[in-house]
Amino acid sequence: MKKVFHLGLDREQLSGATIAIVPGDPARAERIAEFLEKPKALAKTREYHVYLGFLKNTPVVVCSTGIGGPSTSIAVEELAQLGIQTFLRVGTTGAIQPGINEGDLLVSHASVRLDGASQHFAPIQYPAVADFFATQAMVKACDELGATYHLGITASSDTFYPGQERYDTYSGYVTKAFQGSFDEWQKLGVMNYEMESATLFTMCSALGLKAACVAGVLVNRTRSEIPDIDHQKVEKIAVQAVLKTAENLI
Ligand SMILES: O=P(O)(O)O[C@H]1O[C@H](CO)[C@@H](O)[C@H]1O
Ligand SMILES: O=c1cc[nH]c(=O)[nH]1
Repeated sequence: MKKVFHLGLDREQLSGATIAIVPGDPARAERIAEFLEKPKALAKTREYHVYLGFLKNTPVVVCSTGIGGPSTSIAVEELAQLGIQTFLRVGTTGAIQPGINEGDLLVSHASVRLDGASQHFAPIQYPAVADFFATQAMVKACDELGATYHLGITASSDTFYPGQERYDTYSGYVTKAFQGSFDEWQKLGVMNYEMESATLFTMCSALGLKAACVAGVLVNRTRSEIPDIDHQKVEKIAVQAVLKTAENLI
């Protein structure tokens, strides 16, 4: 088989893996791979750092997606061509409900489609929903870890600033379409903002693939805009949860 366009890999190099762990951050991909048995770097191209390792003797891929829907969609399309059927995103996030604390885990069962890429896979009326069974395995993993977690809806935005109604200190401006959106999502019970799950959920369900998403809370925006917590500590809990999820699915 020919190599896929961006990842530059062929099917044989994935050793029959059907599960991929997909963080946004390439450096996180490397840290996740260190928890696998016999980890091996397969590719480092643009934002895509790809590793292969084993969990319970089963091959598992780790591939960073970069930030946002467009780059995520390329990673998912190409990994699917290489045989991956289940995508487990592990990210970081900003909470918007006062009852959620820094360091908590958020499992998204659905996402508000504030992205553009998902509309290239299904019209906007189509829901961005996670796979039920993969999400169940993720919830079980959080329980097994004894982690504090919340299950709910995530707002998934193409942009970190206007789409998440962040008034940056440079322009201080958020376009009218997003003014008041933070309050509205909060009133509608949305847990948090991140930037990939809407694309991931929509395209996976449209293409007959499975996806789930867990994120560690870096900041609660009802109290602060700037994280005041050890990022690595938050990441570690989320990574443990996604690794356990993969084990639960094997
Ligand atoms: O930590 P990752 O997985 O990159 O996730 C979150 O962090 C980035 C923004 O800082 C966005 O990608 C967002 O979804
Ligand atoms: O507020 C946040 C924090 C992390 N990632 C996001 O996309 N938003």
